[in-house]
Order: sequence, then C-alpha cells, then structure tokens
Amino acid sequence: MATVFEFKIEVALGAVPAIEDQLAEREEQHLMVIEDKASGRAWLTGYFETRVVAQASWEGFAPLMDPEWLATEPVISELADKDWKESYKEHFKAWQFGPLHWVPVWERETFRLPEGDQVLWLDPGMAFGTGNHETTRLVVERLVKLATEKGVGGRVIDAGCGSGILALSAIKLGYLRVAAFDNDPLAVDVSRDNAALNGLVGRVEFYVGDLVTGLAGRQAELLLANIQADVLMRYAPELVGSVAPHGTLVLSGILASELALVRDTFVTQAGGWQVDSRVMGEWSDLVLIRP
Ligand SMILES: C[S@@+](CC[C@H](N)C(=O)[O-])C[C@H]1O[C@@H](n2cnc3c(N)ncnc32)[C@H](O)[C@@H]1O
Repeated sequence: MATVFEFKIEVALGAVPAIEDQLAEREEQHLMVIEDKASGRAWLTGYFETRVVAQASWEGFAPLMDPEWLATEPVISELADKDWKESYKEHFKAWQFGPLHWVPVWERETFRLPEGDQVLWLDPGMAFGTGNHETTRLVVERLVKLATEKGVGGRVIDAGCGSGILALSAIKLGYLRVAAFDNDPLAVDVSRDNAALNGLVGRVEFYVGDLVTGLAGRQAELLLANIQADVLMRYAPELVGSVAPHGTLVLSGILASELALVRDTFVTQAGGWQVDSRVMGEWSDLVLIRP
C-alpha cells in the first residue's frame, strides 16, 4: 500500500497569524496551519511522499520561525495511504449561514435539515474549502447577502474554486450562470465530484485555469476570488477587468494586516469603484463595486 509522510509540529495558537504570514510570503504550498480553537492548540503540518522531502521542507521553513512559536519538536510519521486520505475529515464540521448549510457528506445519514433550509453536501478531499476557514466564510456571507439584495440574475465566476464550495453555493442560492476554475487540476476534479454529490452535474462550468487564462474573455456581475493577497495583487488588472458594469468583486484570503496594501493596489486599478471590507478573526475581505 502507498504510504505518505505526515510532518507535524505543535505551535503556539497566538503565533498562528505570524506563521500564516510566513507561509503566504514564501508561497509555501505543502505546509499548512491547523487550529483547534476548542482546545486552544494549533499545529503546522503537511503531507509528503518521502521522509526526506518532508525533512527538507521543514529545514527550508524552520529559519523563518521564531523559536518561541514552537511548542514541541517536529515529528515526521509514516501513514498508511488510507489514513491520510481520511485525516482531513476530523477538521470539517457542519455549519450554516442564513438558509444554507454546508455539511460533510459523511454526515448525510444523520444530519437533520431544518424545514425550508438548503444543504450543500461537501467532501473537500485535499482541496481547500469546507467553509470552516474564515476566508471562505467571508465570501459565502457576502454571496448570501448579495443574492438577497441584488437578485441572482447575474453571471458568477469563482476564481480559485478549491472544493467548489463558492460556485456550488451560488447555484444553491439560485444563480444560473456560474463558472469556476482553479490552477490545480485536482481541485477542479474535487469540485466536479462535489457537484455530483449534490445532483448538480453540469450546472457549474468547472475548468482548469489561472488568473490570466481562467479570466480571459470573461466578465461577470459577481467575481469571487479567495486566494492569497500577493497573488490577488499581482493579478489585480485581470480581476478588475473581468467585472461587468455595476458588478461586484469579492476578494478574500487577505490577512487583516495586509488589507491596507491590497486595498490601495485595487483602488489604483479600479478608480471610482465603491469599496468595502470586513474583518473576521485575523482575516479580511475586500469588496469593490463597479459603477
Ligand atoms: C484559499 S483556496 C479557496 C478555495 C475556495 N474558493 C474557498 O473559498 O474556500 C484558494 C484556491 O485558489 C487556487 N489558486 C491559487 N493561485 C491560483 C491562481 N493563480 N489561479 C487560479 N487558482 C489559484 C488554489 O489552488 C486553491 O484551490
């Protein structure tokens, strides 16, 4: 059976924002922070094909860590393939905003949906997007409110769709024209699988693309992008250029400490657009409305 090596080190909960900053700055794709707010504990973790690669990844990252952030020595353990594929399930808990519930598909038999509400079943696999992260919640909450306030007649694009949570939520809310892409083909596969779990095959146009190819020749009344701040800023012209007249751009994945810089970058690109933002925990969104 194939094996996977799990790297794990406990870190101080208070150091999580600083560690996330470092991960984002380095564009570190293999390490991530997992928090358990209930117990007040957090870990830096990642999954690797070999012990050597896991060790090398940590050795590259360790110099950026203040020793005071670290609560234990790092541990690299060998997991059976099956175990690591299942391990993410511990971190996904059902949640709700307004009439919509996001529920792990493995709770299908036991979950009781309140009358009149709607559910999106999700199996995020290794893709990002359960909604348990503030960056996703910030966008979902905007999406639910915009659907009520502006109606669901417009086109939606979900840039960096991960598990497909935003695009599929848009369909659940009644939007009919929804496209979604990710530069990670595995994420696009997971999104399609999640569409199937909800009987929504073909309702979202899912495709592989980056912020240049994915947006080329497209415009939407609602463009959602929950991607890290430096990537958003690099592709500000493409993002701004894909918002239709009177349309809304919802950006997330921005640490509150980065908000001023991201806002200045986008305001420069989108002069005269209405700007709004909100903070949730350490994270912030940025919303720009085209005149
Ligand atoms: C933070 S996750 C967001 C997932 C989901 N939309 C959500 O809100 O939970 C960011 C996603 O953007 C994708 N991504 C990162 N850079 C990208 C780029 N330049 N073009 C397209 N997708 C990108 C990643 O692969 C990842 O799936």
